Amino acid sequence: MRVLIIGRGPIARYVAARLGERAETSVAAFLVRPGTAGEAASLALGDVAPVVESREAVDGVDVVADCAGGAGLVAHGAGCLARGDVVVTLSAAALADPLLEARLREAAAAGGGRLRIAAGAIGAVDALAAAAVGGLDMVRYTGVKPPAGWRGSPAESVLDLDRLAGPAVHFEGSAREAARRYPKNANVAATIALAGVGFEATAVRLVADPAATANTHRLEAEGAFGRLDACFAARPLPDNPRSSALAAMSMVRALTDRTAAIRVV
Ligand SMILES: NC(=O)C1=CN([C@@H]2O[C@H](COP(=O)(O)OP(=O)(O)OC[C@H]3O[C@@H](n4cnc5c(N)ncnc54)[C@H](OP(=O)(O)O)[C@@H]3O)[C@@H](O)[C@H]2O)C=CC1
Ligand SMILES: O=C([O-])CC(=O)C(=O)O
Repeated sequence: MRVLIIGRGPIARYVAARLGERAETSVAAFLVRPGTAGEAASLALGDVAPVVESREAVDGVDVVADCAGGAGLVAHGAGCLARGDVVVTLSAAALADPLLEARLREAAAAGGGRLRIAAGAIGAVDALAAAAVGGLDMVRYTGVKPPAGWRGSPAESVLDLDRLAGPAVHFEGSAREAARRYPKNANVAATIALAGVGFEATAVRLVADPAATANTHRLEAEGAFGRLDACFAARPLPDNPRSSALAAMSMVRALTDRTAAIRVV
């Protein structure tokens, strides 16, 4: 299976390394932003895969792995879907934009491509999606990070992050509003929304906690199936404290699952 990887950041590098360890998978190329190919190529020391600036530059791609954040999906998602590619993405938050979602749906309908959202930094979304079949009454996501994890976000205008005495909520609202206001921290909330009851009905609470030692993602749901309460204490990727290692691992799993004879869905 030849994988075209969009991006050349920490998650892309992790995914490429794991794919390179398996005989049945390889990286077809890294797709980077126009004008950054030279720099990206120098970062790719030791890689056997070329660095390209357009999808058209690579033949024989079995699946596209979008590891570039929302900008990568905006730039390449519709084009790949329109030519029939299967695209696996971690950029769920980008789908909170109804215009982008419509563009991706139209491209998939026209070209036969398919967009698949990897579970990312959270799990139990398979159970949530199954529970949605029977009907869900409540879905709530609570994201807790140490104060440093919220720097550069709207939390800074709500809280004094340097002087917190205890856990403090700085956002409560829908997953759509969370994605709009916290685009760099809303992929998990958006993934839950897409698996369960959608962007408007998914309740999101974001918390800064000076005692927190990890980023914690909690998913709660109630419905005809019963009750779900799952909590993930995420360890970051060594070369990007903002991204959970599980997100990169889940991309590898989503890709390698495609060729498995037997797999858990
Ligand atoms: N679903 C989930 O649970 C999670 C999702 N994520 C998502 O994964 C993304 C990647 O994370 P990570 O690797 O750690 O870090 P970065 O966000 O730092 O890496 C992004 C990479 O994508 C590249 N890039 C940006 N825009 C484009 C574009 N238009 N075309 C091609 N490449 C592009 C950047 O290159 P350059 O800037 O040099 O051009 C960089 O190499 C995050 O942005 C986030 O959206 C992360 C964690 C959890
Ligand atoms: O990796 C994480 O901790 C989660 C994350 O960035 C996001 O939800 O966008």
